[in-house]
Amino acid sequence: MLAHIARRIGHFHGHQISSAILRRMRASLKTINPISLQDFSQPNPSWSPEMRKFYDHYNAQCDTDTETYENKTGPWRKLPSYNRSIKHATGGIYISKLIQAKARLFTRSVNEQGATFEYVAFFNKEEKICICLFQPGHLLEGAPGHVHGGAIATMIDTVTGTLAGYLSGPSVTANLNINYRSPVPLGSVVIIHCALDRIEGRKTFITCKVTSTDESKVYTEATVLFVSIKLGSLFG
Ligand SMILES: CCCCCCCCCCCCCCCC(=O)SCCNC(=O)CCNC(=O)[C@H](O)C(C)(C)COP(=O)(O)OP(=O)(O)OC[C@H]1O[C@@H](n2cnc3c(N)ncnc32)[C@H](O)[C@@H]1OP(=O)(O)O
Repeated sequence: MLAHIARRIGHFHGHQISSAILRRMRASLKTINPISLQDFSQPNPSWSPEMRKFYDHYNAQCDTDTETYENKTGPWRKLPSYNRSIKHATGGIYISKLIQAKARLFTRSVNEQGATFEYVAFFNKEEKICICLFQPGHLLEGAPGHVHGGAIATMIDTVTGTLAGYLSGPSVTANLNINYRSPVPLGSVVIIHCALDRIEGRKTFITCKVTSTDESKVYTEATVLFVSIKLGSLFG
């Protein structure tokens, strides 16, 4: 078990974490609080039939069965979603000595199912793209009956940030440019399509489009710049 954890904290999406951070993380493994990993992107009763239909569609094309973990041959990988990203890297353990223990990933911080951000993302390594099925809940209202622009920006940042992380390792958003084309109805299901535009040194440029599930309607378009960082810079 400890060997597994040590392997996981040594890498971030396949990128090496600095040895100083690793030493501090390993030292604090002595005082860890194990927390069971809950994948918040698994289907739940708040998901509409449409959300479930598209989840099944992409899940059937995944390279690994999400329940049995058997290898398959599909092009997609379903990305798990935890309420603390550091738990992802450490296999379910967060390091309370290093980082504020009560911190939670913004999009996974409300427990009521269906109230805020219901989403699941799939990554296609070959094509360097990510898609996300997003069902915005009633607590995300902006214009009456429609989703707040900040909530849409949050989801775009989250999914493009996830793609940047998988492609370039630890990165932060440096620039997020959004055009809101049409209001998104609360409770609808939309698809967030993200694709790598280019990588220039530390800079990863991602394009993003939010559409209806049949892709006939474009709700939002965005371009996002991520800059790679040393993970240690976040910890001072
Ligand atoms: C641990 C385990 C995780 C596990 C898995 C997690 C999964 C869970 C998924 C959740 C996913 C959430 C994703 C949220 C992601 C955020 O929301 S991050 C939070 C918001 N962003 C921030 O707080 C960033 C604040 N800004 C900064 O820290 C610094 O300004 C930056 C961006 C690191 C750049 O500073 P720097 O390192 O000193 O670099 P600098 O030399 O200034 O710039 C580097 C290059 O970028 C360019 N650049 C920098 N800023 C800009 C800009 N605004 N516009 C244009 N160009 C720029 C520079 O011109 C330069 O270009 P070149 O000269 O190389 O051509």
